[in-house]
Amino acid sequence: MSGAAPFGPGAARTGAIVGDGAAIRARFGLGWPGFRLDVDLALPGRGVIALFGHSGSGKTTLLRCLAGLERAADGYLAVRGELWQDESQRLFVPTHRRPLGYVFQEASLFAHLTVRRNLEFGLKRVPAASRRIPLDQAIALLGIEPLLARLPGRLSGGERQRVAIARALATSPRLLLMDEPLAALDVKRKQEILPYLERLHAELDIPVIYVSHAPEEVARLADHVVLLADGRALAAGPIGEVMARLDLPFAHDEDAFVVIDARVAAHDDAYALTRLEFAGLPLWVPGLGAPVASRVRARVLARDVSLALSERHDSSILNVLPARVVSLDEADPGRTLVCLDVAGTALLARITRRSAAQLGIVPGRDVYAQVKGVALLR
Ligand SMILES: Nc1ncnc2c1ncn2[C@@H]1O[C@H](COP(=O)(O)OP(=O)(O)OP(=O)(O)O)[C@@H](O)[C@H]1O
Repeated sequence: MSGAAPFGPGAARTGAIVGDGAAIRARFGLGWPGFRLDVDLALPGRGVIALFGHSGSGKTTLLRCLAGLERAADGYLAVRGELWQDESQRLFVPTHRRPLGYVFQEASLFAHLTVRRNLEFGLKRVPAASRRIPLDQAIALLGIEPLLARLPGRLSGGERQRVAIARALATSPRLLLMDEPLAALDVKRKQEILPYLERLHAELDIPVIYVSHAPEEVARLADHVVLLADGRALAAGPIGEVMARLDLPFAHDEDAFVVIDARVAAHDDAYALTRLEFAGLPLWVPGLGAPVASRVRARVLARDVSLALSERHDSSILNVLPARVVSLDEADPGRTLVCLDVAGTALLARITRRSAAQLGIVPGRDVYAQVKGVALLR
């Protein structure tokens, strides 16, 4: 996160283990007239890390620094123990020698080569010994077997993007950078491609840095969020925590939500319901096909959570969770935004200011959160 502890003495060269060997450490300062990127990040070395922020906040510039396409004069970058840049030692691994995949908004495939040839072309620069993801696995993961003989001109936008992602994966990157890979697609194509991205997440141990300004994509895919504004990291952390912070813009969005990682605990076939569990608490959702013990991700909108002082048993609301009020935001004259702690998981509730006053909602108060709706994301 921004402002993380300084790096230790960087005596290591490329390939040497630096730091804890599991994380990504990135520090870049660079600018142009009117813009300066200044970040110092400690990111997890696995899962999907979303770079989120308004247009012009510096997301692409940060991605380009990670790729080595921009060189910050004081830059430092270690990816899971491998040093890619350390200007204190004048160390800078050029882009073509970094084991990374880069997927852009629009797939740049060679128009005169079939999909298979495009994939094979991407592999040329990777020595056989470094190929950890067989081409066939990349093809299967993205479901592009039926497209292999086609020319890119005969693919839909979503198919082209799947080919571009498979091409990046087949190079066995140690880091996958994705710059708004779904931005050029319409809603239907986006929906088609998201499950493939989720599969990558579930099946490959490659950290993905994913630029997006679509909260729904971030909610579905990201484990960790870095919120950028004016070239600085305003916040960074697990998605469940960052989305619930009242000092950040997310929580003030009309569609503000939190993300809860849960586990399928049981199915109630008689009522077509499924009981999820998170932090030892039950969360009932409409019956799911997912097997017991599988992991799911749920989204709860702030406006779908109301508060009560007692555990009501005369209500139709299925999910009533014991919670403690952490903080309030009363900037809106009519509505109060409440951040709650539910057994260690953050939840947001948006209630009227009148209700907040009548119930005496103050930080530290024990309440019951009535959750009217839960959407499953994966
Ligand atoms: N090579 C460059 N020379 C000068 N200014 C640049 C250069 N590249 C980017 N900028 C400026 O730096 C700022 C950050 O750009 P960047 O593309 O990183 O933002 P972003 O958050 O990715 O935006 P978007 O969501 O619109 O893609 C912008 O003001 C942009 O105009």
